[in-house]
Amino acid sequence: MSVITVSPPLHQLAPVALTPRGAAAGAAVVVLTDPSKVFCLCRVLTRILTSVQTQSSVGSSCVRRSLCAAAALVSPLKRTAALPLSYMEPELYRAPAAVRGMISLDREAFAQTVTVPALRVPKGVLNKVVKSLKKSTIQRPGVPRVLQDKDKSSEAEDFRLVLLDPHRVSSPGSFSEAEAEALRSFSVSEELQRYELRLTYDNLKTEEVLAAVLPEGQDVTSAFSRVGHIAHMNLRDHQLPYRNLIGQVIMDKNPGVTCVVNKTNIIDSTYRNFKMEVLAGEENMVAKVKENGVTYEFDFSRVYWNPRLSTEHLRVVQLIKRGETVFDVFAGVGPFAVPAARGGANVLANDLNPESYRWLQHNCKLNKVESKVRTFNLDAKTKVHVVMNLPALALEFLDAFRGLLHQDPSCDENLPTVYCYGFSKDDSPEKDMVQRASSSLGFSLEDRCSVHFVRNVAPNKDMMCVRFTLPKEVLFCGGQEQTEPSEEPASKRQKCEEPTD
Ligand SMILES: C[S@@+](CC[C@H](N)C(=O)[O-])C[C@H]1O[C@@H](n2cnc3c(N)ncnc32)[C@H](O)[C@@H]1O
Repeated sequence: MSVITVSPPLHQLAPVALTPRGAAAGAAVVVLTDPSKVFCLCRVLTRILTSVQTQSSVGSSCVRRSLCAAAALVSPLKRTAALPLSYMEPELYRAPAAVRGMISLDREAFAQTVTVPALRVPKGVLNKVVKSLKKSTIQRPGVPRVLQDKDKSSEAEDFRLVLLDPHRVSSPGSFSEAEAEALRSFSVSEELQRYELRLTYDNLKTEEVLAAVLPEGQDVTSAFSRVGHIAHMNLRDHQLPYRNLIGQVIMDKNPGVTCVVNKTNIIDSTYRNFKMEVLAGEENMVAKVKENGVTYEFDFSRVYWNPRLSTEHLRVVQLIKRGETVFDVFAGVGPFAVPAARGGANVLANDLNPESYRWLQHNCKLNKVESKVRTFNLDAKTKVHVVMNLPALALEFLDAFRGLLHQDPSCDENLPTVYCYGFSKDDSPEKDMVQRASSSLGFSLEDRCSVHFVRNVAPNKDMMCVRFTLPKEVLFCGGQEQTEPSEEPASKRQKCEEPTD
């Protein structure tokens, strides 16, 4: 029977190790009588080491030493360990400490030499070995997995070094059964070599560079939205002193990004565009993007564009059939209007922002749909004026208005379909949307609409779309089924009016 005795029990090691006074961890003693369990145990210890390193740097070195010692006791039992456990140091890829606090990017300062494990593999079986070990070979941006042996002997010519991931392989015992079996079948020695690897700025990932530079323990989120050649960030206050460096790193690590911008204030509440600051790269804000196969161009600093809405644009456009008519009253630069027209719809597209209007027209031309889209630069909530300058006959035309807004059409066939978007912070956003739309229309949409979740824009804040056929009672002013005017508490109304991307 297999017996594993661990003192303290393994599941208690991590919490103990995380106490600031790491000494509390004491020694980890591992007594093992079944060699087949060694491999699992090594894995567990590696994970604990990583967790110790990630979650607490205070007092963890003593804990780490204890655990290393425990793992070192374990690993030789299976196969001969050629490398000390220090290869499992999770901080192996950490940039040199001197870069902490750097404001202006000095790429040279990130260079360092680290020792990684490697296997000497005969050239003849190289490809097969690399394939069999793909989970254990080194995975670093810009670092080759296979290298020439630095040894100048004539025999060395017949071998190559396969670099291994030091976080996975610390001794021959770290190989899985399948990997070990593959090595045996190709007659490759499991003995590990030490390889001195020169790591530079180019071999580090964005988060690794930023974690090394920004004050320890602070969030280094490097998320951005991509709009053509522009990377659009939303930096936190603590990141602002490093903003130019962050911009430069984002540009270096993301091919095709030639400009990095940061939102500098809250979104403009009418035109929904942001003021932004260029952090790195060119000042060119005119972006060219492709969304669902359609190309758009626009000045990103002066119009609204959100790459996260591509699925929603596609969803709605797919509901519109050839020959149907679309009124896109808040059209922006055309992500509903242009593809709808390309699909054969007749489109009337409007936007209040003169810049959006200009790019909307540009995009219609760019996509050769200018004859299918009539564009307007109006306030969507405009009052309608009908001018009838035909003095000889105009008065006789007035009968056209009779019953226009009172006639009750016999069928609902030609009533418009409305897609109305809203933000909701309610526990039941679907219900909230129906209530607010009903209240605004003065007509209950209960059981007469569908509500679609578009995306989560902030914790506890969803973007929703309510879709309904405009009731004839509303359109034709019958008003039989009026709802009470909204008496929602002011706080609830306000919640949904906050500007959000
Ligand atoms: C959230 S954006 C949506 C743009 C586009 N439909 C899209 O999906 O990307 C809303 C648009 O409404 C426009 N807008 C704001 N108030 C308006 C109004 N009163 N009349 C017409 N357009 C308006 C803004 O300029 C902006 O382009």
